[in-house]
Amino acid sequence: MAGALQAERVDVVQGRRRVVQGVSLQVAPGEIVGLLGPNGSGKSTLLKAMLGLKPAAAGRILLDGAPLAGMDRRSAARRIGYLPQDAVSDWPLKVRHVVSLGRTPELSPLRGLSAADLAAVEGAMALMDCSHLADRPVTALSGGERSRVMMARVLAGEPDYLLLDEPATGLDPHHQLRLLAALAALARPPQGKRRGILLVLHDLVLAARFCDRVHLIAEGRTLADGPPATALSADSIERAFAVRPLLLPAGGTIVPLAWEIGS
Ligand SMILES: Nc1ncnc2c1ncn2[C@@H]1O[C@H](COP(=O)(O)OP(=O)(O)OP(=O)(O)O)[C@@H](O)[C@H]1O
Repeated sequence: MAGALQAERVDVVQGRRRVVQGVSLQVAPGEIVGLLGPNGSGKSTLLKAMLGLKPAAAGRILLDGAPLAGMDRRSAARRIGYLPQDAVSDWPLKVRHVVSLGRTPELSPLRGLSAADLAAVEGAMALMDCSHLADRPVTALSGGERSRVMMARVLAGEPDYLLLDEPATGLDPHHQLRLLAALAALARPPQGKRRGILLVLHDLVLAARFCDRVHLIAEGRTLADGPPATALSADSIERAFAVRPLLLPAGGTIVPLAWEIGS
């Protein structure tokens, strides 16, 4: 499909195990797709396959209809931004420097930061609420602050597609909402380029509220794919996670209050 990043019937093998099996998934510009599933279900492995960081043992990855495998790594990296799970920087670099590294695929080795690079870096820091941290060493930040900096680094690259592995984990409720609202604005800006966002989330309520589609996997296989209202039914949640929602009637509707252990 032109204008999408797609996994087509993808298998990935880790050691001797097929940890992703026959998964087909796509994200198009303008969409936020949530990849959900229990621990060890293959979410991170699938993201890595969609970036070309892990080979697909079967199936293929297509970027705008062309196989990713045949593409130059640098141009693919320019188009697909990636936030790994537990992204960290071990060097005591200043926050602004770390975020500017997100422009790396745009920079030639001999060129400094252009006005456009600087604007992208400052814009990304503002979106992730880390402008006030710009001159601090990244190693001296709290866990949530560091996560926001690593997210800003991805945004600074202005990629067409963003693959984000648990970007909301470790953020306080304010910054979780701010992150998801920023992603929604990046996916569908009032004007300018639309972006496709695929993100791993463990928070079902955030997924239901912000994702256009949810792809639910368990043991490496697809359980559901569709709008949150159908993909996150109480039945599919129980099948995937073995929990049931505790429902609370509120203002004429019913909202999940908490989860209890299911079968
Ligand atoms: N390098 C590796 N070598 C062997 N097995 C691996 C490797 N990396 C991951 N696995 C296994 O592959 C399976 C899928 O792992 P993956 O990291 O994709 O899960 P996940 O859905 O992202 O989990 P989580 O929610 O805990 O982050 C797990 O059973 C894991 O133990």
